[in-house]
Amino acid sequence: MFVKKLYSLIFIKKGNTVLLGYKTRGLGVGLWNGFGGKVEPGETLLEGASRELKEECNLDAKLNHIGCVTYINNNKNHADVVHIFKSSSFFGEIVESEEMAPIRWFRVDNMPYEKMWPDTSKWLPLIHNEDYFDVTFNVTNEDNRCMRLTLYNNYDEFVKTVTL
Ligand SMILES: Nc1nc2c([nH]c(=O)n2[C@H]2C[C@H](O)[C@@H](COP(=O)(O)OP(=O)(O)OP(=O)(O)O)O2)c(=O)[nH]1
Repeated sequence: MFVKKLYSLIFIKKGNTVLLGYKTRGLGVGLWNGFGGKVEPGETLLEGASRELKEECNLDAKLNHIGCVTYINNNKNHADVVHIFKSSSFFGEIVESEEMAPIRWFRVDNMPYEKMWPDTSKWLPLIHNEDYFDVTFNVTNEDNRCMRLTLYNNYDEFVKTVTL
């Protein structure tokens, strides 16, 4: 059986900067990333994303679901499916958390890609466009990671495909 694990990942934007946190524990420890985590049973993707954003940096935001990045591992019959949200409309005071500290604004042209998850540089720039994106990596062979990218200009088509 093929098992999918769902995650949210949120990027808050202000002008030409993006808010990132430094992960202090668990998956991706020691890397900069947006905020997010596992979608819990009974939660919608949006509810999970809003909860993680609040837990990890104390912000509330009007979130737009704009992308989906899937990491398929055929050897383990497993896929991590990471749903990407963005927002330029956020409220509250940024507060560091046990899981994300420090938290910093990074200029769009100076993102710390070498200290982020591998492959992030291939899709993160897409958050600045108006299209919706669906990216799949096959991570079965670490030395042969291939990528398939589909862009949508229609939200309904995008969301239907990525939530199948
Ligand atoms: N699993 C996985 N997550 C990834 C990848 N790339 C990437 O940016 N992420 C993101 C998705 C999530 O926002 C985050 C991992 O979630 P997490 O393990 O911290 O989830 P959580 O907060 O629910 O965890 P915890 O409280 O139980 O420790 O990293 C990847 O390749 N695999």
